[in-house]
Amino acid sequence: MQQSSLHTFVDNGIGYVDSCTSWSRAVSNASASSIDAVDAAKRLAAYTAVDRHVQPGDKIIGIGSGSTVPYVVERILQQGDERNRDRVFLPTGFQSQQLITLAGLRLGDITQYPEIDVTIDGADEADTDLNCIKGGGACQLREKVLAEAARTFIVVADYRKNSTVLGTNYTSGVPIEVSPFASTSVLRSLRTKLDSPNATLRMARAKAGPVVTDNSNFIIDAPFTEVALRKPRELLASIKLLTGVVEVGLFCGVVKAAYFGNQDGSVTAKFENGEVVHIEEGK
Ligand SMILES: O=C(CO)[C@H](O)[C@H](O)COP(=O)(O)O
Repeated sequence: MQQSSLHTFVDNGIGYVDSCTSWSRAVSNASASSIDAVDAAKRLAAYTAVDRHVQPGDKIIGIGSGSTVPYVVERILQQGDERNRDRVFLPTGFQSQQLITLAGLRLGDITQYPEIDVTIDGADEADTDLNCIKGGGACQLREKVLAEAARTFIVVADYRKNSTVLGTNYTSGVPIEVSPFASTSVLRSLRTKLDSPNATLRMARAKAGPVVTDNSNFIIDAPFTEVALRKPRELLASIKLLTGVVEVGLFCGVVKAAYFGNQDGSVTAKFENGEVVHIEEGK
């Protein structure tokens, strides 16, 4: 499997699977694309995490969303048909579902499999304590459900996401999924009560109007001060209390380990106990 094919195939919107689209034909159609430094770092993080956390006994696997998780699926595919034949893969949204389907892996649903062995997902940023901002791709509701349902939840990302304090590198604000009916009142509360004066409704690019999530909701991006982001649990709780908020893109106390691919070919692994391990290239 050409590693770029999975990305190209899904990202270019040609990933819609109909009954006659065969995986091999789709892959051959997808043009090979060069892997730049950031993509190489994503692949490194994903491969390292899969090698360490997707074991033969892991049969129910949650697949996150975004541009790093295609490398997770690629690495799982490389474990071979024999290993993957009796596994079930749970998606965190339409893109994630496409990834699983296009890879020829068995799709499952959280209602059938409420207990997951391991979920691997990307992140927009992670701090020293493995608190994460997620929702850059507007999938945080289903992502958090599968993260919390997993025995082990692992984050994979490139070096740009590895921060000490949230908001350092990811400055678009905390993604907040809201009921469309309540979006104006949530915006007003964020701006006037929670000190996020620049909170904005996320507008779509290739569609008139706001982004609509897989759950038919809207997304508000709410920037907060460093002081607030140094206490992400408290911030999460205060946002969740606003009427009309569906889910907040702050993941606190749920990440077991995070793997960050670096530009020099190494990987930085951070663990929930505070340990940080530097994994040299090829180790
Ligand atoms: O939370 C997410 C989507 O809602 C993604 O996992 C997050 O945005 C990271 O994406 P990428 O791997 O493309 O950097």
